[in-house]
Amino acid sequence: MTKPTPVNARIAGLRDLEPSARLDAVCAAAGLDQSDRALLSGAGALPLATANGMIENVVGKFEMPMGVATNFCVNGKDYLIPMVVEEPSVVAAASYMARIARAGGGFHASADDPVMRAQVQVLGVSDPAAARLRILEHRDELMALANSKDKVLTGLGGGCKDIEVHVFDDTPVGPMVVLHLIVDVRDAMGANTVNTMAELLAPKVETITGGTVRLRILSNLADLRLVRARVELEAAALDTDVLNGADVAQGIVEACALAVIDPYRAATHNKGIMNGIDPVVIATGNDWRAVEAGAHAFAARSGRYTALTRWERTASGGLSGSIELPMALGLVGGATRTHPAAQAALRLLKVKTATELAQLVAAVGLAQNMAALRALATEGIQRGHMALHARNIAITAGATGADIDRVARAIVAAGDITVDHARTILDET
Ligand SMILES: CC(C)(COP(=O)([O-])OP(=O)([O-])OC[C@H]1O[C@@H](n2cnc3c(N)ncnc32)[C@H](O)[C@@H]1OP(=O)([O-])[O-])[C@@H](O)C(=O)NCCC(=O)NCCSC(=O)C[C@@](C)(O)CC(=O)[O-]
Ligand SMILES: NC(=O)C1=CN([C@@H]2O[C@H](COP(=O)(O)OP(=O)(O)OC[C@H]3O[C@@H](n4cnc5c(N)ncnc54)[C@H](OP(=O)(O)O)[C@@H]3O)[C@@H](O)[C@H]2O)C=CC1
Repeated sequence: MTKPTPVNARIAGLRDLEPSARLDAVCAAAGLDQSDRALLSGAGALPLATANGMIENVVGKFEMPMGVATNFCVNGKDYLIPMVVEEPSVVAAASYMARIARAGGGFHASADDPVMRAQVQVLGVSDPAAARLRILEHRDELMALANSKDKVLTGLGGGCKDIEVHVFDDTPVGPMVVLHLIVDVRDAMGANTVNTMAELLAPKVETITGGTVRLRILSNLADLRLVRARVELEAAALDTDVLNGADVAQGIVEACALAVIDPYRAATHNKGIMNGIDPVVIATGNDWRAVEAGAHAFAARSGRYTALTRWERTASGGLSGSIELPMALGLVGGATRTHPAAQAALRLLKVKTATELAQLVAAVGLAQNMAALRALATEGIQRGHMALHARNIAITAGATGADIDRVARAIVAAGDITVDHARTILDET
Protein backbone atom coordinates (compact mmCIF):
# COMPACT_ATOMS: atom_id res chain seq x y z
CA MET A 1 0.00 0.00 0.00
CA THR A 2 1.36 3.45 -0.88
CA LYS A 3 1.74 5.87 2.00
CA PRO A 4 -0.47 8.98 1.65
CA THR A 5 1.55 12.12 0.92
CA PRO A 6 1.76 14.33 4.01
CA VAL A 7 0.01 17.67 3.69
CA ASN A 8 1.95 20.90 4.01
CA ALA A 9 -0.57 23.18 5.71
CA ARG A 10 1.57 26.29 5.31
CA ILE A 11 0.38 27.77 2.01
CA ALA A 12 1.83 31.28 2.05
CA GLY A 13 -0.08 33.90 0.10
CA LEU A 14 -3.27 31.87 -0.22
CA ARG A 15 -5.34 34.91 0.65
CA ASP A 16 -3.96 36.84 -2.35
CA LEU A 17 -5.34 34.34 -4.90
CA GLU A 18 -8.75 34.19 -6.58
CA PRO A 19 -11.05 31.45 -5.14
CA SER A 20 -10.42 29.13 -8.09
CA ALA A 21 -6.62 29.42 -7.79
CA ARG A 22 -6.90 29.00 -4.01
CA LEU A 23 -8.81 25.77 -4.53
CA ASP A 24 -6.11 24.57 -6.93
CA ALA A 25 -3.46 25.30 -4.31
CA VAL A 26 -5.43 23.55 -1.55
CA CYS A 27 -6.15 20.48 -3.70
CA ALA A 28 -2.51 20.31 -4.78
CA ALA A 29 -1.31 20.53 -1.16
CA ALA A 30 -3.76 17.82 -0.07
CA GLY A 31 -3.41 15.63 -3.18
CA LEU A 32 -7.14 15.83 -4.01
CA ASP A 33 -8.43 14.98 -7.48
CA GLN A 34 -10.71 16.88 -9.87
CA SER A 35 -13.90 15.35 -8.49
CA ASP A 36 -13.09 16.50 -4.96
CA ARG A 37 -12.08 19.86 -6.39
CA ALA A 38 -15.53 20.17 -7.97
CA LEU A 39 -17.28 19.19 -4.74
CA LEU A 40 -15.28 21.66 -2.63
CA SER A 41 -16.01 24.43 -5.13
CA GLY A 42 -19.68 23.91 -4.35
CA ALA A 43 -20.73 23.48 -7.98
CA GLY A 44 -23.30 20.69 -7.99
CA ALA A 45 -22.03 19.53 -4.61
CA LEU A 46 -25.47 18.73 -3.27
CA PRO A 47 -27.90 17.47 -5.93
CA LEU A 48 -31.49 18.49 -5.17
CA ALA A 49 -32.54 14.84 -5.13
CA THR A 50 -29.99 14.18 -2.36
CA ALA A 51 -31.09 17.27 -0.42
CA ASN A 52 -34.69 16.10 -0.77
CA GLY A 53 -33.69 12.83 0.85
CA MET A 54 -31.99 14.55 3.79
CA ILE A 55 -34.79 16.62 5.34
CA GLU A 56 -38.49 17.25 4.82
CA ASN A 57 -40.43 19.67 2.62
CA VAL A 58 -37.28 20.52 0.68
CA VAL A 59 -37.69 23.48 -1.64
CA GLY A 60 -34.06 24.22 -2.45
CA LYS A 61 -30.59 24.64 -1.00
CA PHE A 62 -28.95 27.39 1.06
CA GLU A 63 -25.35 28.15 0.22
CA MET A 64 -22.64 29.25 2.65
CA PRO A 65 -19.00 30.14 2.03
CA MET A 66 -16.38 27.46 2.64
CA GLY A 67 -12.90 28.72 3.52
CA VAL A 68 -9.78 26.74 4.31
CA ALA A 69 -7.70 27.56 7.38
CA THR A 70 -3.99 27.07 6.82
CA ASN A 71 -1.01 26.41 9.08
CA PHE A 72 -2.56 23.84 11.44
CA CYS A 73 -0.19 21.29 12.93
CA VAL A 74 -1.79 18.95 15.49
CA ASN A 75 0.12 16.13 17.16
CA GLY A 76 2.95 16.66 14.68
CA LYS A 77 0.74 16.31 11.59
CA ASP A 78 -0.31 19.11 9.22
CA TYR A 79 -3.96 19.66 8.35
CA LEU A 80 -5.82 22.01 6.02
CA ILE A 81 -9.10 22.82 7.74
CA PRO A 82 -12.36 23.32 5.80
CA MET A 83 -14.58 25.88 7.55
CA VAL A 84 -18.17 26.69 6.56
CA VAL A 85 -19.14 29.97 8.19
CA GLU A 86 -20.86 33.26 7.39
CA GLU A 87 -18.74 35.45 9.70
CA PRO A 88 -15.69 37.32 8.39
CA SER A 89 -12.30 37.13 10.14
CA VAL A 90 -12.89 33.64 11.59
CA VAL A 91 -10.84 31.75 8.98
CA ALA A 92 -8.13 34.43 8.98
CA ALA A 93 -7.91 34.43 12.78
CA ALA A 94 -7.61 30.63 13.02
CA SER A 95 -4.94 30.58 10.31
CA TYR A 96 -3.02 33.35 12.02
CA MET A 97 -2.87 31.69 15.42
CA ALA A 98 -2.05 28.32 13.82
CA ARG A 99 0.85 30.06 12.07
CA ILE A 100 2.17 31.36 15.40
CA ALA A 101 1.59 27.99 17.10
CA ARG A 102 3.30 25.87 14.42
CA ALA A 103 6.61 27.64 15.07
CA GLY A 104 6.50 26.12 18.57
CA GLY A 105 5.44 22.64 17.46
CA GLY A 106 1.74 23.29 16.97
CA PHE A 107 -1.13 21.90 19.02
CA HIS A 108 -1.14 18.75 21.14
CA ALA A 109 -4.46 16.96 21.44
CA SER A 110 -5.92 13.86 23.06
CA ALA A 111 -9.36 12.35 23.41
CA ASP A 112 -11.40 9.84 25.36
CA ASP A 113 -12.84 6.82 23.60
CA PRO A 114 -15.98 7.71 21.59
CA VAL A 115 -18.41 6.88 24.39
CA MET A 116 -21.94 8.30 24.55
CA ARG A 117 -24.71 8.05 27.13
CA ALA A 118 -28.37 7.26 26.52
CA GLN A 119 -30.94 7.87 29.24
CA VAL A 120 -33.96 5.72 30.04
CA GLN A 121 -36.37 7.56 32.37
CA VAL A 122 -38.47 5.36 34.67
CA LEU A 123 -41.45 6.79 36.59
CA GLY A 124 -43.85 5.28 39.09
CA VAL A 125 -41.26 3.17 40.89
CA SER A 126 -42.30 2.62 44.52
CA ASP A 127 -38.85 1.51 45.70
CA PRO A 128 -36.32 3.51 43.63
CA ALA A 129 -33.27 2.59 45.75
CA ALA A 130 -33.99 -1.13 45.45
CA ALA A 131 -34.93 -0.74 41.77
CA ARG A 132 -31.48 0.69 41.15
CA LEU A 133 -29.87 -2.42 42.59
CA ARG A 134 -32.21 -4.72 40.66
CA ILE A 135 -31.17 -2.99 37.41
CA LEU A 136 -27.48 -3.40 38.30
CA GLU A 137 -28.07 -7.10 39.07
CA HIS A 138 -29.33 -7.41 35.46
CA ARG A 139 -26.42 -5.37 34.06
CA ASP A 140 -24.90 -8.12 31.89
CA GLU A 141 -28.28 -9.20 30.55
CA LEU A 142 -29.24 -5.61 29.67
CA MET A 143 -25.90 -4.99 27.97
CA ALA A 144 -26.23 -8.19 25.96
CA LEU A 145 -29.72 -7.16 24.86
CA ALA A 146 -28.47 -3.68 23.89
CA ASN A 147 -25.69 -5.24 21.82
CA SER A 148 -27.89 -7.87 20.19
CA LYS A 149 -29.00 -5.72 17.23
CA ASP A 150 -26.04 -3.64 16.01
CA LYS A 151 -23.60 -6.30 14.79
CA VAL A 152 -21.71 -3.75 12.69
CA LEU A 153 -20.90 -1.65 15.74
CA THR A 154 -20.00 -4.57 18.02
CA GLY A 155 -17.94 -6.05 15.19
CA LEU A 156 -15.89 -2.84 15.18
CA GLY A 157 -15.23 -3.12 18.92
CA GLY A 158 -17.99 -0.71 19.94
CA GLY A 159 -21.31 -1.31 21.65
CA CYS A 160 -22.77 -0.99 25.12
CA LYS A 161 -19.93 -1.13 27.67
CA ASP A 162 -21.64 -0.32 30.96
CA ILE A 163 -24.82 0.66 32.73
CA GLU A 164 -25.26 3.35 35.38
CA VAL A 165 -28.36 4.07 37.40
CA HIS A 166 -29.17 7.53 38.77
CA VAL A 167 -31.94 7.98 41.35
CA PHE A 168 -33.78 11.27 41.87
CA ASP A 169 -35.86 10.94 45.05
CA ASP A 170 -37.61 14.26 44.79
CA THR A 171 -38.85 15.58 41.45
CA PRO A 172 -42.07 17.45 40.53
CA VAL A 173 -43.49 14.10 39.36
CA GLY A 174 -42.29 11.94 42.22
CA PRO A 175 -39.23 9.70 42.52
CA MET A 176 -37.43 8.92 39.28
CA VAL A 177 -34.97 6.23 38.25
CA VAL A 178 -32.79 7.05 35.23
CA LEU A 179 -30.76 4.32 33.62
CA HIS A 180 -27.73 5.36 31.57
CA LEU A 181 -26.50 3.16 28.77
CA ILE A 182 -22.79 3.75 28.23
CA VAL A 183 -22.06 3.03 24.57
CA ASP A 184 -18.86 3.09 22.53
CA VAL A 185 -20.10 4.37 19.15
CA ARG A 186 -16.73 4.14 17.34
CA ASP A 187 -16.76 6.46 14.29
CA ALA A 188 -20.41 7.52 14.59
CA MET A 189 -21.78 10.59 16.35
CA GLY A 190 -23.95 7.93 17.87
CA ALA A 191 -27.37 9.46 18.56
CA ASN A 192 -29.38 7.08 16.39
CA THR A 193 -27.28 4.15 17.56
CA VAL A 194 -27.82 4.73 21.28
CA ASN A 195 -31.46 5.77 20.87
CA THR A 196 -32.18 2.44 19.17
CA MET A 197 -30.55 0.61 22.09
CA ALA A 198 -32.45 2.63 24.70
CA GLU A 199 -35.79 1.91 23.04
CA LEU A 200 -34.92 -1.78 22.78
CA LEU A 201 -34.25 -2.03 26.52
CA ALA A 202 -37.36 -0.21 27.71
CA PRO A 203 -39.74 -3.18 28.16
CA LYS A 204 -37.11 -5.14 30.07
CA VAL A 205 -36.40 -2.13 32.31
CA GLU A 206 -40.12 -1.81 33.09
CA THR A 207 -40.23 -5.47 34.11
CA ILE A 208 -37.18 -5.10 36.35
CA THR A 209 -38.27 -1.87 38.05
CA GLY A 210 -42.05 -2.22 38.07
CA GLY A 211 -42.20 1.35 36.74
CA THR A 212 -43.14 3.02 33.49
CA VAL A 213 -40.48 4.04 30.97
CA ARG A 214 -40.96 7.45 29.36
CA LEU A 215 -37.91 9.06 27.69
CA ARG A 216 -35.36 6.92 25.84
CA ILE A 217 -32.81 9.27 24.32
CA LEU A 218 -29.11 10.09 24.25
CA SER A 219 -27.63 12.81 26.44
CA ASN A 220 -25.85 15.59 24.59
CA LEU A 221 -23.73 16.14 27.69
CA ALA A 222 -21.17 13.72 26.27
CA ASP A 223 -18.93 13.92 29.33
CA LEU A 224 -17.37 10.53 28.65
CA ARG A 225 -16.28 11.69 25.20
CA LEU A 226 -14.06 14.60 26.09
CA VAL A 227 -11.43 16.02 23.81
CA ARG A 228 -8.48 18.14 24.86
CA ALA A 229 -6.00 20.38 23.05
CA ARG A 230 -3.17 22.53 24.30
CA VAL A 231 -0.60 24.89 22.87
CA GLU A 232 2.57 26.36 24.33
CA LEU A 233 4.43 29.39 23.00
CA GLU A 234 7.45 31.47 23.85
CA ALA A 235 6.34 35.02 24.63
CA ALA A 236 8.49 36.24 21.74
CA ALA A 237 6.23 34.37 19.33
CA LEU A 238 3.63 37.04 20.09
CA ASP A 239 5.95 39.99 19.42
CA THR A 240 4.89 42.37 16.63
CA ASP A 241 6.33 45.65 15.36
CA VAL A 242 4.29 47.50 17.94
CA LEU A 243 3.57 44.89 20.63
CA ASN A 244 5.74 43.16 23.19
CA GLY A 245 4.96 39.42 23.27
CA ALA A 246 5.17 39.15 27.05
CA ASP A 247 2.55 41.93 27.40
CA VAL A 248 0.32 40.18 24.87
CA ALA A 249 0.65 36.87 26.74
CA GLN A 250 -0.20 38.57 30.03
CA GLY A 251 -3.17 40.29 28.39
CA ILE A 252 -4.50 36.95 27.12
CA VAL A 253 -4.19 35.43 30.61
CA GLU A 254 -5.99 38.40 32.18
CA ALA A 255 -8.74 38.31 29.54
CA CYS A 256 -9.31 34.62 30.23
CA ALA A 257 -9.51 35.25 33.98
CA LEU A 258 -12.67 37.32 33.52
CA ALA A 259 -14.29 34.53 31.50
CA VAL A 260 -13.43 32.00 34.20
CA ILE A 261 -15.20 33.95 36.95
CA ASP A 262 -18.00 35.79 35.11
CA PRO A 263 -20.76 34.05 33.10
CA TYR A 264 -21.47 37.27 31.16
CA ARG A 265 -17.94 37.18 29.75
CA ALA A 266 -17.78 33.36 29.62
CA ALA A 267 -20.73 33.26 27.17
CA THR A 268 -18.87 35.53 24.72
CA HIS A 269 -15.54 33.83 25.31
CA ASN A 270 -17.12 30.45 24.53
CA LYS A 271 -18.95 31.90 21.51
CA GLY A 272 -15.51 32.81 20.19
CA ILE A 273 -14.37 29.21 20.71
CA MET A 274 -17.44 27.93 18.86
CA ASN A 275 -16.55 30.35 16.01
CA GLY A 276 -13.76 27.87 15.30
CA ILE A 277 -15.52 24.64 16.18
CA ASP A 278 -18.90 25.00 14.43
CA PRO A 279 -17.53 25.74 10.93
CA VAL A 280 -15.55 22.49 10.88
CA VAL A 281 -18.46 20.56 12.36
CA ILE A 282 -20.74 21.95 9.62
CA ALA A 283 -18.20 21.40 6.81
CA THR A 284 -17.97 17.71 7.76
CA GLY A 285 -21.75 17.22 7.83
CA ASN A 286 -21.90 16.81 11.59
CA ASP A 287 -24.59 17.92 14.04
CA TRP A 288 -23.48 21.32 15.35
CA ARG A 289 -26.48 21.69 17.69
CA ALA A 290 -25.32 18.55 19.49
CA VAL A 291 -21.76 19.91 19.79
CA GLU A 292 -23.04 23.31 20.98
CA ALA A 293 -25.36 21.72 23.56
CA GLY A 294 -22.56 19.52 24.88
CA ALA A 295 -20.08 22.38 25.08
CA HIS A 296 -22.34 24.74 27.03
CA ALA A 297 -23.69 22.05 29.36
CA PHE A 298 -20.09 21.06 30.11
CA ALA A 299 -19.16 24.70 30.71
CA ALA A 300 -21.90 24.85 33.37
CA ARG A 301 -21.21 21.47 34.98
CA SER A 302 -20.08 22.95 38.30
CA GLY A 303 -23.34 24.89 38.58
CA ARG A 304 -21.63 28.07 37.43
CA TYR A 305 -21.13 28.69 33.70
CA THR A 306 -17.44 29.23 32.96
CA ALA A 307 -14.81 29.37 30.20
CA LEU A 308 -14.00 26.26 28.18
CA THR A 309 -10.33 27.29 27.88
CA ARG A 310 -7.59 28.26 30.29
CA TRP A 311 -4.62 30.53 29.48
CA GLU A 312 -1.61 30.58 31.80
CA ARG A 313 1.96 31.87 31.85
CA THR A 314 4.60 29.13 31.74
CA ALA A 315 7.52 28.97 34.16
CA SER A 316 9.75 30.45 31.46
CA GLY A 317 7.42 33.39 30.87
CA GLY A 318 5.70 31.91 27.82
CA LEU A 319 2.03 31.29 27.23
CA SER A 320 0.14 28.04 27.50
CA GLY A 321 -3.47 27.51 26.48
CA SER A 322 -5.74 24.52 26.91
CA ILE A 323 -9.27 23.45 26.08
CA GLU A 324 -11.40 20.50 27.20
CA LEU A 325 -14.96 19.83 26.11
CA PRO A 326 -17.30 17.07 24.90
CA MET A 327 -17.04 16.39 21.17
CA ALA A 328 -19.59 14.03 19.61
CA LEU A 329 -18.54 13.87 15.96
CA GLY A 330 -18.88 11.13 13.36
CA LEU A 331 -17.27 10.06 10.12
CA VAL A 332 -20.25 7.80 9.40
CA GLY A 333 -23.95 8.31 10.00
CA GLY A 334 -26.07 11.44 9.93
CA ALA A 335 -25.26 13.66 6.96
CA THR A 336 -21.54 12.87 6.97
CA ARG A 337 -21.99 10.20 4.32
CA THR A 338 -24.98 11.64 2.44
CA HIS A 339 -23.65 15.15 1.75
CA PRO A 340 -21.03 14.80 -1.02
CA ALA A 341 -19.24 18.02 -0.03
CA ALA A 342 -18.95 16.78 3.57
CA GLN A 343 -17.22 13.68 2.22
CA ALA A 344 -14.83 15.85 0.21
CA ALA A 345 -14.16 17.98 3.32
CA LEU A 346 -13.27 14.80 5.24
CA ARG A 347 -10.91 13.78 2.43
CA LEU A 348 -9.29 17.22 2.62
CA LEU A 349 -8.80 16.72 6.36
CA LYS A 350 -7.48 13.18 5.82
CA VAL A 351 -8.74 12.08 9.23
CA LYS A 352 -8.87 8.34 9.85
CA THR A 353 -11.18 8.24 12.88
CA ALA A 354 -13.89 10.33 14.51
CA THR A 355 -11.54 10.74 17.47
CA GLU A 356 -8.85 12.29 15.25
CA LEU A 357 -11.46 14.69 13.83
CA ALA A 358 -12.55 15.63 17.37
CA GLN A 359 -8.94 16.43 18.35
CA LEU A 360 -8.51 18.68 15.33
CA VAL A 361 -11.74 20.51 16.02
CA ALA A 362 -10.66 21.17 19.61
CA ALA A 363 -7.37 22.62 18.34
CA VAL A 364 -9.26 24.95 15.97
CA GLY A 365 -11.48 26.07 18.88
CA LEU A 366 -8.40 26.83 20.96
CA ALA A 367 -6.73 28.74 18.11
CA GLN A 368 -9.90 30.78 17.56
CA ASN A 369 -10.09 31.67 21.24
CA MET A 370 -6.42 32.69 21.23
CA ALA A 371 -7.02 34.98 18.25
CA ALA A 372 -9.98 36.70 19.85
CA LEU A 373 -8.24 37.16 23.22
CA ARG A 374 -5.08 38.41 21.54
CA ALA A 375 -7.07 41.02 19.63
CA LEU A 376 -9.22 41.96 22.63
CA ALA A 377 -6.24 42.27 24.96
CA THR A 378 -4.36 44.53 22.55
CA GLU A 379 -5.82 46.65 19.76
CA GLY A 380 -9.46 45.57 20.25
CA ILE A 381 -11.58 43.37 17.99
CA GLN A 382 -12.71 46.02 15.51
CA ARG A 383 -9.53 46.73 13.54
CA GLY A 384 -8.91 43.20 12.23
CA HIS A 385 -12.53 42.06 12.21
CA MET A 386 -14.03 45.19 10.65
CA ALA A 387 -11.31 45.38 7.99
CA LEU A 388 -12.48 41.98 6.77
CA HIS A 389 -16.16 42.74 7.41
CA ALA A 390 -15.72 45.79 5.15
CA ARG A 391 -16.24 43.58 2.09
CA ASN A 392 -19.67 42.56 3.45
CA ILE A 393 -20.47 46.24 3.93
CA ALA A 394 -19.38 47.02 0.38
CA ILE A 395 -21.65 44.25 -0.95
CA THR A 396 -24.56 45.53 1.16
CA ALA A 397 -23.99 48.98 -0.34
CA GLY A 398 -24.36 47.48 -3.82
CA ALA A 399 -20.74 46.88 -4.88
CA THR A 400 -20.09 43.99 -7.25
CA GLY A 401 -17.02 42.41 -8.86
CA ALA A 402 -13.78 44.34 -8.48
CA ASP A 403 -15.68 47.18 -6.76
CA ILE A 404 -16.08 45.03 -3.64
CA ASP A 405 -12.39 45.08 -2.71
CA ARG A 406 -11.91 48.65 -3.97
CA VAL A 407 -14.76 50.05 -1.87
CA ALA A 408 -13.76 47.89 1.13
CA ARG A 409 -10.20 49.22 0.98
CA ALA A 410 -11.45 52.79 0.75
CA ILE A 411 -13.81 52.59 3.74
CA VAL A 412 -11.12 50.87 5.84
CA ALA A 413 -8.58 53.54 4.89
CA ALA A 414 -11.05 56.27 5.80
CA GLY A 415 -11.80 54.58 9.14
CA ASP A 416 -15.52 54.83 8.36
CA ILE A 417 -16.71 51.27 7.77
CA THR A 418 -20.39 51.97 7.21
CA VAL A 419 -22.86 51.20 4.44
CA ASP A 420 -23.51 54.95 4.03
CA HIS A 421 -19.85 55.67 3.42
CA ALA A 422 -19.54 52.71 1.06
CA ARG A 423 -22.52 54.03 -0.93
CA THR A 424 -20.91 57.47 -1.11
CA ILE A 425 -17.73 55.97 -2.54
CA LEU A 426 -19.70 53.88 -5.03
CA ASP A 427 -21.75 56.93 -6.11
CA GLU A 428 -18.60 59.01 -6.60
CA THR A 429 -17.22 56.56 -9.19
C1 LIG B 1 -8.22 39.22 11.50
C2 LIG B 1 -6.77 39.13 11.94
C3 LIG B 1 -6.25 37.72 11.67
C4 LIG B 1 -5.96 40.13 11.12
O1 LIG B 1 -4.69 40.23 11.70
P1 LIG B 1 -3.51 41.00 10.97
O2 LIG B 1 -2.47 41.29 12.00
O3 LIG B 1 -4.06 42.13 10.18
O4 LIG B 1 -3.00 39.86 10.00
P2 LIG B 1 -1.78 39.85 8.99
O5 LIG B 1 -2.18 40.57 7.75
O6 LIG B 1 -0.50 40.24 9.66
O7 LIG B 1 -1.70 38.27 8.67
C5 LIG B 1 -1.33 37.34 9.66
C6 LIG B 1 -1.90 35.99 9.29
O8 LIG B 1 -3.32 36.00 9.51
C7 LIG B 1 -3.96 35.28 8.45
N1 LIG B 1 -4.76 36.25 7.67
C8 LIG B 1 -4.87 37.56 7.87
N2 LIG B 1 -5.72 38.12 6.99
C9 LIG B 1 -6.16 37.14 6.20
C10 LIG B 1 -7.06 37.09 5.12
N3 LIG B 1 -7.66 38.17 4.66
N4 LIG B 1 -7.29 35.90 4.55
C11 LIG B 1 -6.70 34.77 5.01
N5 LIG B 1 -5.82 34.77 6.03
C12 LIG B 1 -5.55 35.94 6.63
C13 LIG B 1 -2.87 34.66 7.61
O9 LIG B 1 -2.57 33.38 8.12
C14 LIG B 1 -1.72 35.59 7.85
O10 LIG B 1 -0.46 34.99 7.69
P3 LIG B 1 0.09 34.56 6.24
O11 LIG B 1 -0.38 33.18 6.03
O12 LIG B 1 -0.51 35.53 5.23
O13 LIG B 1 1.56 34.68 6.36
C15 LIG B 1 -6.60 39.46 13.45
O14 LIG B 1 -6.97 40.80 13.66
C16 LIG B 1 -7.42 38.59 14.37
O15 LIG B 1 -7.08 37.45 14.62
N6 LIG B 1 -8.52 39.13 14.93
C17 LIG B 1 -9.48 38.36 15.71
C18 LIG B 1 -10.64 38.03 14.82
C19 LIG B 1 -11.73 37.23 15.49
O16 LIG B 1 -11.63 36.75 16.59
N7 LIG B 1 -12.83 37.07 14.77
C20 LIG B 1 -13.99 36.40 15.23
C21 LIG B 1 -15.18 37.30 15.10
S1 LIG B 1 -15.40 38.30 16.55
C22 LIG B 1 -16.39 37.26 17.54
O17 LIG B 1 -17.40 36.81 17.08
C23 LIG B 1 -15.90 36.63 18.82
C24 LIG B 1 -15.47 37.41 20.02
C25 LIG B 1 -14.36 38.32 19.67
O18 LIG B 1 -16.51 38.19 20.56
C26 LIG B 1 -15.03 36.35 21.01
C27 LIG B 1 -14.54 36.88 22.31
O19 LIG B 1 -15.01 37.96 22.76
O20 LIG B 1 -13.72 36.17 22.96
N1 LIG C 1 -29.98 14.77 20.61
C1 LIG C 1 -29.29 14.57 19.47
O1 LIG C 1 -28.17 15.05 19.34
C2 LIG C 1 -29.89 13.73 18.38
C3 LIG C 1 -29.23 13.65 17.17
N2 LIG C 1 -29.71 12.84 16.17
C4 LIG C 1 -29.05 12.70 14.87
O2 LIG C 1 -28.43 11.41 14.83
C5 LIG C 1 -27.49 11.38 13.76
C6 LIG C 1 -26.25 10.64 14.18
O3 LIG C 1 -26.57 9.35 14.64
P1 LIG C 1 -25.57 8.13 14.39
O4 LIG C 1 -25.93 7.06 15.36
O5 LIG C 1 -24.18 8.62 14.43
O6 LIG C 1 -25.92 7.74 12.89
P2 LIG C 1 -26.31 6.41 12.12
O7 LIG C 1 -27.27 5.59 12.89
O8 LIG C 1 -26.71 6.87 10.78
O9 LIG C 1 -24.90 5.69 12.03
C7 LIG C 1 -24.41 4.86 13.02
C8 LIG C 1 -24.37 3.42 12.50
O10 LIG C 1 -23.42 3.33 11.44
C9 LIG C 1 -22.91 2.01 11.38
N3 LIG C 1 -21.44 2.05 11.26
C10 LIG C 1 -20.73 1.72 10.14
N4 LIG C 1 -19.43 1.92 10.32
C11 LIG C 1 -19.27 2.40 11.58
C12 LIG C 1 -18.14 2.82 12.35
N5 LIG C 1 -16.88 2.76 11.87
N6 LIG C 1 -18.34 3.29 13.60
C13 LIG C 1 -19.59 3.37 14.11
N7 LIG C 1 -20.69 2.98 13.44
C14 LIG C 1 -20.54 2.50 12.17
C15 LIG C 1 -23.36 1.30 12.66
O11 LIG C 1 -24.30 0.28 12.45
P3 LIG C 1 -25.25 -0.13 11.20
O12 LIG C 1 -24.41 -0.21 9.96
O13 LIG C 1 -25.79 -1.43 11.64
O14 LIG C 1 -26.33 0.92 11.11
C16 LIG C 1 -23.92 2.44 13.53
O15 LIG C 1 -24.95 2.04 14.36
C17 LIG C 1 -27.23 12.80 13.39
O16 LIG C 1 -27.90 13.08 12.17
C18 LIG C 1 -27.89 13.60 14.51
O17 LIG C 1 -28.29 14.86 14.04
C19 LIG C 1 -30.83 12.07 16.33
C20 LIG C 1 -31.53 12.14 17.51
C21 LIG C 1 -31.14 13.00 18.61
